[in-house]
This record gives sequence, structure tokens and C-alpha cells, in this order.
Amino acid sequence: MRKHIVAGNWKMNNDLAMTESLITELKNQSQTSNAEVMIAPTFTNLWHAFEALRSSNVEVIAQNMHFAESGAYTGEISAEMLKSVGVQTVILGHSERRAYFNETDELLAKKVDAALKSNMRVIFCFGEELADRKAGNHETIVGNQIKNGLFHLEAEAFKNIVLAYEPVWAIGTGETASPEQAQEMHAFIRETLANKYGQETANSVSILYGGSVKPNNAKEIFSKPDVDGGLIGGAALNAEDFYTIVNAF
Ligand SMILES: O=C(CO)COP(=O)(O)O
Repeated sequence: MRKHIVAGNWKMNNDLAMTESLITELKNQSQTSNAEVMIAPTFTNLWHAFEALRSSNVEVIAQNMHFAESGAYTGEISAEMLKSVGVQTVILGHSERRAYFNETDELLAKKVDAALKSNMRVIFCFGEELADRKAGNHETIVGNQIKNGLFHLEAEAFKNIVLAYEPVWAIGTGETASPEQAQEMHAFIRETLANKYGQETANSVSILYGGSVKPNNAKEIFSKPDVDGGLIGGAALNAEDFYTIVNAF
């Protein structure tokens, strides 16, 4: 059975005080859920979040990392540094990293390797831009992002990979992919995996949808057979909204 996962990507939001109060609110909401629940605060708040959520069922994850183990990379954070503050899962390849920090497929493949080498789990993100969707190239773009970032791996590695389809045109815009568009793309992603690694591996990988998932649309999106969870931006900054989404499973 594939895992259901709902992960909140806080992006560059919430200082320490805001992190403390949002975590308190999350703990008030937090009950048993049918999905694994994760939050990704900024680097400076990871340790606090990890300590505060130690005995909860909320996993604290990171938004990014560097591929090197250590060295002269001013401003960067390594997998081992993340692990030393309790982080076991990292988001890689978010479209904002690709667009604003020039992260290429080649760089992301190195980051994926580094994370897996440190026994971390990766949430690997990809998605097409509006122009690609309008031109009907969305499957080609997404297929290439997956192949270039991940297809150097052995099937075994997919035990520690979660995929996240986030169409760029749906991120922070209030415009979601329709549940049908999400399902169609998720089925294509699973087929792409199956063609390379076989159906069993493809069926075992959780594929999350991200892009304006809100309390009022989560249930319908999550009801689709190939949508195994969500990567939530804006709505993850409010504990009640986030848990309404978590409880949509
Ligand atoms: O980018 C996202 C999660 O990583 C989605 O953000 P929004 O939910 O704010 O559209």
C-alpha cells in the first residue's frame, strides 16, 4: 500500500516566534490521521520544530540542501547537518528553487544522490509552466524532469523517494489543476516510472499534488486514485486549514 502524505511547505515564512505559535496550534489540532503529516520550516527553525514535535506524529522536514558533505559553500546546508538536527526528509527541486536559484536537472540529480547516500528520504518536485501546458507539452516537460533527475537511480532507491507534481501555474495563484488534470498527470508519471522500473516499483511510490490545495478542494483532489497526498504552501500556514487538508484522507 502506498503511503498517503500531506506535507506543509512553509517556504520563507515564519520567524522563531511565529514557528512556536504555529506548532502549538498544530499540536492542538493534531489527532490520528490517515496520512503521514510533515512540515518544512526554514533552516533556522528546524531544530526548534524538531524538539517541539518530538513526541508528535508530525515529521519535520527541510526545504532544500546542498549536495556536498561540507566545505567552502557559503550559505549552504548539507544532508548531515540536517540529520544532526533530526531531519530525515528533504524537499528537492521545488519550482521556486529551479526558477529563482537556477537549479537544473543535473544539479538536482547530485542533490538526490547526496540525500540518499545520507539515508534521507527525498520529496522530488517537478511541474510544467503555464506556457508548456498551453502548448500541450506538459507531459514531455514533466517526463524529462523525472528522467533527468531520477532515472540514473536503481529501482531500490525509490523506497526513499516521494514524487510531487506541482504545476507552476497553480502555485500560489489560487488556480488549482482540476482533479482530472491532476489524475491524468499522476497516471502519466506512474506509467513513466513503470516503463523504466516495472509496475511494482511504480505502484509503490507516493505521488503528491501541489498547487493551491485548500480546505475546500483537498477532498476532491485526494479522491483521485493516483493522487497519494499533497504538498501544501499557503494553506499550511494556518493550523486549522492544514489539518482540514490532512483530514481530507
Ligand atoms: O508550492 C507549493 C508547495 O510546495 C504550493 O503552494 P500553494 O499551496 O501556496 O499554491
